Amino acid sequence: MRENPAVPVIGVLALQGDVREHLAALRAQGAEAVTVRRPAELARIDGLVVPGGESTTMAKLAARFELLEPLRAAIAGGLPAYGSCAGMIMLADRLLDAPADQVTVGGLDVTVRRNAFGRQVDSFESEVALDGIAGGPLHAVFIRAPWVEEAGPEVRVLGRVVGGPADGKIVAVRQGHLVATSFHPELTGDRRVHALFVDIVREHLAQQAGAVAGNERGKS
Ligand SMILES: NC(=O)CC[C@H](N)C(=O)O
Repeated sequence: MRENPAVPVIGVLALQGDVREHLAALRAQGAEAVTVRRPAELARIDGLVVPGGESTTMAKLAARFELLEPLRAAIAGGLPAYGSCAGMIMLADRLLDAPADQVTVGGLDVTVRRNAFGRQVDSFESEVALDGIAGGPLHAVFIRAPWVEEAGPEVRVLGRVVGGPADGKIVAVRQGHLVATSFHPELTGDRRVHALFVDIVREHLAQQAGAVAGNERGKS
């Protein structure tokens, strides 16, 4: 439990990928941002970011560092998490176009297709409007990005590609305390996705504090 829910502690899974950029973006939103490499480090965080990078490598390292089960347990236990690009893949329950032995942390009831945009458009930029984020579309940077092929009934679609060959493809989702984007907001100066995630973490902390206060009252 945090003493000051106004300053949540948010971990960035630091096995591989663009960790530094997420740390900076989270700090800019008033969070205390720390790296996570060991299971014990999960105990002190209020939220987790899984960065972009290479999900096959990240998954192998997570298994080797004995982080997979602790991550699954933390997320099943309600730890808010945000995944960008490879992070979206890591949070997905099901994968397409992945090696047969690629494991994920899971939690999001989605089927995610890796490298979905194809070779010609390995990397591209586009404006994407996100449901729940005010102030106009975000400038989204896609790098060998996945998309969400299928989303379960509890999943809220936050954003889709507009125009071009991938028109209508789902690139941002939320399911309760879990958020994922196909693109990399940590690589642009636009901090609105990180702000949304820090808000989710703050709300979660406030709810926990309320539940603890309720329990204390129940005891007396
Ligand atoms: N920029 C990224 O995170 C790319 C994701 C990568 N293509 C993967 O499958 O993990």
